[in-house]
Amino acid sequence: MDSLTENSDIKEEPDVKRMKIETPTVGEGFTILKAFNSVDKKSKVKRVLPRWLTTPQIISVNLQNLETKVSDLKQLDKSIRRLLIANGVISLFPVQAEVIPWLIESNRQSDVMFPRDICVSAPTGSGKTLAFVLPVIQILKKHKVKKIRALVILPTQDLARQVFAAFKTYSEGTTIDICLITGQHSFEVEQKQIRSKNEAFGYLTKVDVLVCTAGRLVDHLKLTEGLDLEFLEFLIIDEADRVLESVQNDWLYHLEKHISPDGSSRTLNQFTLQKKRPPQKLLFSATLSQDPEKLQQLSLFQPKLFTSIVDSADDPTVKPEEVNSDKFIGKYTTPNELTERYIETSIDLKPLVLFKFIKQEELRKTLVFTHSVESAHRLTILLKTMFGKERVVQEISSQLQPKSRVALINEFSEGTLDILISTDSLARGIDLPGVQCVINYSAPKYLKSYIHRAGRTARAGVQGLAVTFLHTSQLPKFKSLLKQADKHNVEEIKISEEDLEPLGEQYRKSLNELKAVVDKEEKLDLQKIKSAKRSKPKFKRKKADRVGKKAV
Ligand SMILES: Nc1ncnc2c1ncn2[C@@H]1O[C@H](COP(=O)(O)OP(=O)(O)OP(=O)(O)O)[C@@H](O)[C@H]1O
Repeated sequence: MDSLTENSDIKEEPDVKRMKIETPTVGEGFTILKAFNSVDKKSKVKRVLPRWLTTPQIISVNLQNLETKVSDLKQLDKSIRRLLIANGVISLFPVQAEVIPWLIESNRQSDVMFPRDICVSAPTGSGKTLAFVLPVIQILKKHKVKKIRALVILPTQDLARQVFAAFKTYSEGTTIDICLITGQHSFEVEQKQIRSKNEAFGYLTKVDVLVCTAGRLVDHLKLTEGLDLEFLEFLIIDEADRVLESVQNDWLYHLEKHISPDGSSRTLNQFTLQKKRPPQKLLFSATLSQDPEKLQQLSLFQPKLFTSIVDSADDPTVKPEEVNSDKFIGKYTTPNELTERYIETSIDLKPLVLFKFIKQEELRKTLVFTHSVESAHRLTILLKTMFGKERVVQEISSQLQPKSRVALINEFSEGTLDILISTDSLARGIDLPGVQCVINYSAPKYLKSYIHRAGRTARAGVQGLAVTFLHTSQLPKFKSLLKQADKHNVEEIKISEEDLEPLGEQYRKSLNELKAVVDKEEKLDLQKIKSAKRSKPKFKRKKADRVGKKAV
């Protein structure tokens, strides 16, 4: 569970209650062995972490001086290198330079030993997607027979679509087929995309890579006859901490049951060694849980951790064993290019302060996060009224149809939309190019939400600004939140009441307009409820008739 103290289980002392214990009275000359006095002795209990967690492969967060040129990375096939360059990727980002060769090499040796599972924790926008897309494509290219060999699980439809697009781009010129199953199409359509039925051979798989959301995957695991995961080589979980938190349809249980009905992939022994190798698990996130208990549910095989560290001087000669694990266990890193600020404001003036801030900073591509759909809706109406034609403002939430969400995301990415007001549904993983500023209009409750929201800007080595709006009472909590990420110097941007004074009249008018719109919407909603109620008695009568007949 996310919480302000979400990492406390990793490094904090246990909650030893201060108990006052009477010293037993004994005759002189006797020493009491292990006399218990918890008031005096409160020893620190330091958790012993498994070695793989304390000796990670360290990933630099420096996206400015890139050392690995795509053209020099001989482990990658020429065709993929060509595609990268054609798509503007000239050098590899650090996470790619570390993970791609390692995965390719571990696969090369997979006949001799099962490849190790990996956990990758690197900042938002640091290029984690290509770190798994490219090696998976390269490794799967060799197969002639169509089988599902890679399963990629993501927390949302939008993210699944994005990863699907990356697989499509980099599988160009190969025979690899990729399928997206998120519930955006009907169940039958998705079933037909996954497999076909042949009179002579039964079900035949039509795809190599299945990109899906956890919930939709379970539906298919339960209902799609012929969905065959026997040949799975990769199980990739992107935004892994989020996916693992999701209990959606008990996805992990169903998946494990499907991959190995007898549970044999859980442990490695003589019996399992004779069997096909279990899929290699690749976990990615900017806020990956490094809590062994949480990761244990995945039964990782000899896992290896790739992680960035906080406060790193980015010294390439630094050895993993020399880095204090406090620098990465339970810590999340953010991009070097991210500038963070906060603005203190009263609740009443918050929308006006937002308006003023956007104007004074001449912000365009700006993403504003609110805590609820309703708040996003009202803020959108208000800003639309205040900005008029000066800025194009729109709202987005998980309540919209996928098509409308796609359209809004595209418009914002292309720059035809200036301000997009969103709930947390857009906080994770979504790659919106060139977001100038992220505004936490509602303060995020958890460090993870803060990191992911802020991470929609300052991506791929480009500068970005994240500003959090706070009421005075929220300030201490926000500062302690930032402390968890070793952020001690986030500065304030001051907007004084004098600055706001000239906008007062316009603000009052806009608030009145907002009230009129909201009243109108509420009336419409009420009418809808009333007409729904009016049509209800028909059903009731029918039911009553039935009951009556039954009684007779
Ligand atoms: N080597 C590279 N050179 C230039 N751009 C790159 C490179 N690798 C990735 N990118 C671009 O960087 C952006 C961020 O990449 P990506 O979405 O994979 O980040 P991420 O680490 O998965 O972020 P998040 O944690 O927010 O999901 C994308 O637009 C991607 O196309």
